[in-house]
Amino acid sequence: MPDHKPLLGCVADDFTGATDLASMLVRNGMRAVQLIGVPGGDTPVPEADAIIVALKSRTSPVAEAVAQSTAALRWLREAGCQQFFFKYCSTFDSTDEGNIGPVADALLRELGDDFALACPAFPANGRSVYQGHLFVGTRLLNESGMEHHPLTPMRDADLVRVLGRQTEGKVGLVPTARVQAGVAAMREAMAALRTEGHRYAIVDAVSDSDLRVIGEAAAEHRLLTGGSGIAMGLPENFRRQGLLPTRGEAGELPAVEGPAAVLAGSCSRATLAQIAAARESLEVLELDVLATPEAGALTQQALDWAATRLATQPIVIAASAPPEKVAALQEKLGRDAAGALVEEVLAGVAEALVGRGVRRLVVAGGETSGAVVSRLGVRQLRIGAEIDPGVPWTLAEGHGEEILLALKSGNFGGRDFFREAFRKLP
Ligand SMILES: Nc1ncnc2c1ncn2[C@@H]1O[C@H](COP(=O)(O)OP(=O)(O)OP(=O)(O)O)[C@@H](O)[C@H]1O
Ligand SMILES: O=C(O)[C@@H](O)C(=O)CO
Repeated sequence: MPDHKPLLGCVADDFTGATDLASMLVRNGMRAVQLIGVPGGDTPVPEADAIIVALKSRTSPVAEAVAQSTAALRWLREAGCQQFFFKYCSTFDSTDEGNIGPVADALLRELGDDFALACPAFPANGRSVYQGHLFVGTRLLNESGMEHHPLTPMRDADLVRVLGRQTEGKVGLVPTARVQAGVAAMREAMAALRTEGHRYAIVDAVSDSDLRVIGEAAAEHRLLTGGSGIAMGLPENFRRQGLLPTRGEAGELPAVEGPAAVLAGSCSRATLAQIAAARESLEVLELDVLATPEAGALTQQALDWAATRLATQPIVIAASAPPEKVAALQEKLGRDAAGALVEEVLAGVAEALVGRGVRRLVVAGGETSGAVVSRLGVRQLRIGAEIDPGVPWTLAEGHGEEILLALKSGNFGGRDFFREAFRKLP
């Protein structure tokens, strides 16, 4: 057993989500380390207060997502963690089959527990939950652009219903009024739902103060499920118990020299706008995947284009496309094959760019980040300062070379994110 024990063990269903959560914990005074993939039995337990295992399980077959998540949880328990967190997307990305419901069910079973809250709210990034309905900015989830997501189109904003379709457990609601009545009222509301036989409580949250109430009310929960927002209040629970010293924000990373690049595979509205903005100040290549649906040719095209530009300035290579183009490619190849083709191309480009000396890399999109980080053979990420809420610079460890990576969730970041990222390098 390790002589230092982590407190919080987290399983994230994608890589950008994992850095988002790690960043939230770091900002609130926990030392956090992100591990890539299910750790093996011989993986040393990092010296950290929180460990986040990043999986690429959001869109994998249900059985695979359940098996990997359960294996990650077992490792985290063995490492000594006391409380557990299942991190999914702040836009609740999933399908009627899963994977949020089945994975949460399996984690509860593994912990011998029968109740967990579910809350994807992240007001700093415009995600709020009101009367169980998820809003992105001022729009309901199903009118936010997420209804066009290439892999997990979200066509229902009622999370009680959405989660209800993914689990045989009963799903209830803790509404805003209960949350805003404070920690004791919220605990009562959750206890009542549990007594009535509910397995999950969707919890409303529209502000950071709601998130802190939720964090405190769940201090004794073995498992929390949600976006990074509800992790905001967790470090304080451990401090209150005397288990966590008061620390300032952690997160100093070394400067790393070398050419810089952005690889974008997210087709979210935010990423599409960021690519458009990047055209004003950076060199941008937009791959036409529909015209050339062939991985080798697209990769070569990107590398030829990059060759003459890389030495002088940050470059942006994007496969991202608006909904009608995504739909056309999916019609041609099938949904999963279309996604896999683009991921293969961007992972191949990343590998070749790093081979050519790139050491500062921004990747847009969770699935895309999963493909890139896995191809680079990165095992662990140290978390640095945030560029925008939920998107920190990180230092990739285990690759051999030091590489700075920023894994941007599709919908996160301001319009000028790509330029800002290189202005805010460690
Ligand atoms: N032109 C395209 N046509 C079809 N699919 C595409 C195209 N470009 C990218 N994709 C696929 O769309 C998916 C986008 O998912 P990804 O998780 O990377 O972004 P996101 O969902 O916006 O980000 P996040 O998960 O961080 O919110 C990937 O599988 C990617 O390969
Ligand atoms: O919660 C979010 O929106 C992000 O951390 C994420 O999971 C994107 O894939």
